[in-house]
Amino acid sequence: MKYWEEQGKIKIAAPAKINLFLEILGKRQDGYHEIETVMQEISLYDYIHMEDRNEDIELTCSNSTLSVGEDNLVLKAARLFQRESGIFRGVKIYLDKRIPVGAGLGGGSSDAVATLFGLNKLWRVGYDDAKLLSLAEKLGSDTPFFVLGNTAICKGRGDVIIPHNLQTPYHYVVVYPRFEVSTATVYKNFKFVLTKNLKDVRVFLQSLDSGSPEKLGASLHNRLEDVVFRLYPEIEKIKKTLAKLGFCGILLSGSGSALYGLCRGERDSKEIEKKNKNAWNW
Ligand SMILES: C[C@](O)(CO)[C@H](O)COP(=O)(O)OP(=O)(O)OC[C@H]1O[C@@H](n2ccc(N)nc2=O)[C@H](O)[C@@H]1O
Ligand SMILES: Nc1ncnc2c1ncn2[C@@H]1O[C@H](COP(=O)(O)OP(=O)(O)OP(=O)(O)O)[C@@H](O)[C@H]1O
Repeated sequence: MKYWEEQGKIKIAAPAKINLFLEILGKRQDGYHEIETVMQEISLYDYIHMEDRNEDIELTCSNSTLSVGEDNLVLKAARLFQRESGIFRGVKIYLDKRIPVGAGLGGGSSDAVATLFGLNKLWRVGYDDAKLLSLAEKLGSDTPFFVLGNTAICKGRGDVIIPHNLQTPYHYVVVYPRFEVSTATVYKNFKFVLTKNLKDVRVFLQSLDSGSPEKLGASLHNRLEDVVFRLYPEIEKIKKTLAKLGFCGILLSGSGSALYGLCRGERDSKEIEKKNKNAWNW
């Protein structure tokens, strides 16, 4: 993670992710779904400002609709880090929230990992990535991905991370419909059918590695799209409108609500964004 440090203070950039591929392989005994997904870190960030102090942990946030109580993943992560390290110092945390909430962009998970990362530096604990991964696992299914970020194939409930070296960067425009989708509700409504033609992540990776946005666009896949479109027809309508803008591919990220369009290049992405920014309320 990118960070900036000065005397007793640290600022961490917590990136969002999108899912380029998501297949569901079955339902597990523990209630979670066995998945195979390819996650990509994107250049959209929350910023976490921390200041070391003696008193307790204090959290404030730029987004007044987000709880700053014990249910905030930043606080959960900070308490976990205190317990694990045995360092019960305080810290003043300000969360500059820029990643849309409940969008399938992993904002909360990324904030949680950024908090572990920040306290590890601030309190000079020296945990390595493997240790941070074991802590991240306790905070969610998407959280382990953010310890290493970049591009990765994630298996299990999403917590088994295989880093993937991506040679060519791609450019995306992310669209947020201005409402949240609950991940738990989406998985609860998903009906696993064994006979379904499961997509193979290895075939997908060939398209990803081709460097061709057209090839990648044709291979983007998210098994949760159908159920999310059924629950929120508005999101499918947005996808249909986006289909007229010349993207190489459009997909729902994770459990939604955000969609993203894959562009031919950076200039294309900037143009599409500029032309359409004020066209809709999303
Ligand atoms: C949709 C994705 O964002 C794709 O990256 C993730 O699979 C979701 O990861 P997450 O938000 O970190 O999920 P968690 O906070 O661990 O779980 C939220 C809810 O989703 C369900 N859940 C989550 C992950 C998974 N592989 N199977 C599930 O069924 C769990 O039952 C839980 O009730
Ligand atoms: N720091 C945080 N940022 C965002 N949401 C948080 C945070 N802490 C707790 N939450 C709770 O988590 C819920 C999901 O938020 P988040 O933005 O992480 O969803 P998401 O991007 O769909 O997650 P994922 O893709 O990991 O399923 C929110 O409804 C919110 O109440």
